[in-house]
Amino acid sequence: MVKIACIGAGYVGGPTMAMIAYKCPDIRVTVLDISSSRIAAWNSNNLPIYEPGLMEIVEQVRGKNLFFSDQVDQGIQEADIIFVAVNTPTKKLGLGAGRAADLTFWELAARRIASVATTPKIVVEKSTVPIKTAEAISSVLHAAGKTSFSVLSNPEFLAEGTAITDLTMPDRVLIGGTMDEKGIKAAQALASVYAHWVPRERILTTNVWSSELSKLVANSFLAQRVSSINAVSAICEKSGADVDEVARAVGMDSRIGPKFLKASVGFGGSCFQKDILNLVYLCESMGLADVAEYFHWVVKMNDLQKQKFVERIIHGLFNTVTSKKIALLGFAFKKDTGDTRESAAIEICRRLIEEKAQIAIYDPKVEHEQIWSDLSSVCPVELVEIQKLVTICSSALEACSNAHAIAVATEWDEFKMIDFEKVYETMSKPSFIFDGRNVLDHAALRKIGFVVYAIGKPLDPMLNVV
Ligand SMILES: NC(=O)C1=CN([C@@H]2O[C@H](COP(=O)(O)OP(=O)(O)OC[C@H]3O[C@@H](n4cnc5c(N)ncnc54)[C@H](O)[C@@H]3O)[C@@H](O)[C@H]2O)C=CC1
Ligand SMILES: O=C(O)[C@H]1O[C@H](OP(=O)(O)OP(=O)(O)OC[C@H]2O[C@@H](n3ccc(=O)[nH]c3=O)[C@H](O)[C@@H]2O)[C@H](O)[C@@H](O)[C@@H]1O
Repeated sequence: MVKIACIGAGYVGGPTMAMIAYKCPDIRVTVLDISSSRIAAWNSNNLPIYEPGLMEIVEQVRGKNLFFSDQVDQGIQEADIIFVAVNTPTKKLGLGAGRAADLTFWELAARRIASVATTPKIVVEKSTVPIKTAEAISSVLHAAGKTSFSVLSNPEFLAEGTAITDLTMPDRVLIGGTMDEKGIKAAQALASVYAHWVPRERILTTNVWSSELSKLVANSFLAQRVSSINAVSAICEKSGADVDEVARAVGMDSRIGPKFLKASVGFGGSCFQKDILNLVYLCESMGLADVAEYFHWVVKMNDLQKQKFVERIIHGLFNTVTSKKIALLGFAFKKDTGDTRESAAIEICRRLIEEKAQIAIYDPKVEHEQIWSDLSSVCPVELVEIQKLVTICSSALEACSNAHAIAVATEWDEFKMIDFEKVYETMSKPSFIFDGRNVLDHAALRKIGFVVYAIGKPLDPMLNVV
């Protein structure tokens, strides 16, 4: 029986390994993590991440051919193929701070493999890493005498909220390896795992560097589309055009396509910004300053989009939000996840806290502790001070009642079902809605009496002052 281990039981390691175990009953899969509490959660009925459909799959295979363990060394020793899906955040300090990827966790994992493995392994780079990481890891392994080990790049393209569908029917599986006999054999072994359910023509093999670069480029292109449509939303607001109509008309061109053209308060998530900055750093270190600047604008546009949204709220509420109650609907970076990493909601709150607004937050999936931790990390005041201004509510109605304004930061479907007539009765007048996701029925809201701001849509007269 082939044995697979995965170092890193996070948003990627957990779901990808669950899918491999589910689709390959003949393979034994063990997911490893240094965090014992995370492993305990994976072994419980309260998984550490929320992902639609994940629990159902885990329940079918956990204890049969899927195992979660904090015994990292033992897991490494037993496996034939070792995926590494540890976090690779943006460096906070030192050379390349604010741009380069922090590869500390990756290198620690690789060194652990080098020191405890006793039989040949195929090491699979699942985390998103800069080009040449596989080469560096090979050097670490070879220096430890592990010359028979192979290192492959196999970036992950799943999106949170749709991970199970993405893993079940991936657009492609990308495997990068060295073009020598050992590399080709390793790539074939990994391809045969995916071939249990992915059509062969969707399994691409490339050289290692193309594979590593493709992941950064894919995320940069996706984010670039969001920043492009957000840039267009600013033109729409000035001109009276409607961004959804423009996106539809443009997206019907088969060369452009309709996806990733939804204007928003700004993209979030743990990877878009991180991976673009990583690409920017790579370009700069290669002396490609102009290429770096080109990609950097994708992130700068996104920062501006978040700022513009908050400023709309402040200007709309007659240039002061001090002591006004603002209901913030949604805290996750997108719907169907409890993940808040780089969520636009965090920046919105930071600015509103600075203005001393009273914020009432509601999100159906984000843990309260996570919200407090996110706000503490961006506000330069003690948590008790933040808690004087922010409350976390257990329903949208509770958050909205008696508010001066409602701001939508995440496109949760349940927000479309809110009884806005009932909400309106309780709110201060004029009552404002700032729809940062364009998910609400704006015509119906205006009929009730709301002053509505929607991204990239013609402005209500009361808001058309800036
Ligand atoms: N979150 C996502 O949707 C996607 C993430 N990626 C990439 O996948 C990688 C992982 O991302 P996430 O799963 O979101 O991260 P995460 O932070 O959710 O999980 C990483 C896990 O690795 C563990 N870990 C770190 N060092 C370790 C070590 N030496 N030994 C054992 N465990 C260790 C941590 O405790 C943590 O549980 C990143 O490079 C990311 O860019 C790629 C595609 C999608
Ligand atoms: O490397 C990663 O981590 C992953 O990053 C993204 O996945 P994810 O961040 O989970 O979610 P997306 O659906 O891409 O959304 C990212 C952000 O862009 C926003 N977005 C997306 C699409 C759109 O049209 N408009 C828009 O504002 C979303 O609301 C969200 O805040 C990519 O879609 C995945 O392919 C990739 O594997």
